[in-house]
Amino acid sequence: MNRDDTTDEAPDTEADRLVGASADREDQAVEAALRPKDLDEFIGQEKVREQLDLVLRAARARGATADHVLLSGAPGLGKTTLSMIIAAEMEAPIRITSGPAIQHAGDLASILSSLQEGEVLFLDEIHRMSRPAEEMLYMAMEDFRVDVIVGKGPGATAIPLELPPFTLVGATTRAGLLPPPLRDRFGFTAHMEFYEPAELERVVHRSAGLLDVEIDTAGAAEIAGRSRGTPRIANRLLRRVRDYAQVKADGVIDREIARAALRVYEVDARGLDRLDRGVLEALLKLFGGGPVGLSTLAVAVGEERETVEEVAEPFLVREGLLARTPRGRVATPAAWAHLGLTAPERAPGGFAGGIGQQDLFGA
Ligand SMILES: Nc1ncnc2c1ncn2[C@@H]1O[C@H](COP(=O)(O)OP(=O)(O)OP(=O)(O)O)[C@@H](O)[C@H]1O
Ligand SMILES: [Mg+2]
Repeated sequence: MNRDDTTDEAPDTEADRLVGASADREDQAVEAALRPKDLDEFIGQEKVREQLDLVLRAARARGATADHVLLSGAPGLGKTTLSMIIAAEMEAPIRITSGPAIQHAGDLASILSSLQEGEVLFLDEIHRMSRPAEEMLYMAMEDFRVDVIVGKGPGATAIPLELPPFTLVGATTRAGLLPPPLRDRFGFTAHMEFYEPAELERVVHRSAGLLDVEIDTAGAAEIAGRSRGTPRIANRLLRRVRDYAQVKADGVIDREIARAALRVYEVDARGLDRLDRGVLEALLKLFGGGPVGLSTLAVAVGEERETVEEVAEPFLVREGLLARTPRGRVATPAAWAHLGLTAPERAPGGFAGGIGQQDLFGA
């Protein structure tokens, strides 16, 4: 693994997962075509939509540039999409850059000084910007002004530069990492939540329409239920199920086809993949449901500690299947139920005997 220690990306295996939330190459290639273009087309996130609609409408009515907006939420929930929608709703051009791309304050100064009046500046992964750039951004956001430093050492001078009013749209998967002075300079913060299955069902239907794929309600529901609350995953599973439907059937997706396809890809009825189930199975079958230490669990699964902790566990915890306790990892009753196993009579630390393996794929 080749990771520098400033990165907060998940380990490598996340990128290869069918149910991983980060964008892979194929996602990047097709996502532009699937992005909703305005607020009405944007599915779910009712609160965010309502609030953003007010912010943008009011700015338009005043003929003003919209306030700075911070979008926070897990990967694949629609932050980039919303930033483009903000620009479209304001009928403004959009400039796209990201925290890691701005390492020097000078990089930021040159972007800021070339903005047009009213332009939207989308700063993705804003929590990964360098400190000097961040400080320049404070002033730019507040006073639409930057000080460009010319020269070095005692002879350095600050040349003030006026900026046209612009709207900064920052996106972060880690709102907690933003320094409070930066957070405070946003007029509006949108917290994106995971989507409900019914909302993802609409996402699947919409995308199927755009991709010219025929799908029925039950087929869409089946995909939605396995998409981990994340539109990007829903769209990816839809593409894989489409492949299956084309090769093995007449191209039409119904419940049976969706189930059979996702069985091939080992994504079960709750959206767990092989890695997730491996972790749960080890915890239940080898350690009686825990508590067991992370390192021991990782060895039992044959994975790196980080992979178990950062790639598998977050979703298992979110789903209420696994708990992290001071004494170690513990399976919840829902985990036993999901794998169709019976929890042992509790002699603490005792080992479980599995009874009957349930069909997880529901086919
Ligand atoms: N509310 C939505 N309605 C319909 N489709 C959506 C919605 N939100 C996201 N999508 C789809 O999911 C895909 C991923 O969304 P997007 O790229 O905006 O996520 P993101 O939050 O920026 O992710 P990352 O954190 O990885 O940058 C988009 O291509 C879009 O098609
Ligand atoms: Mg994005």
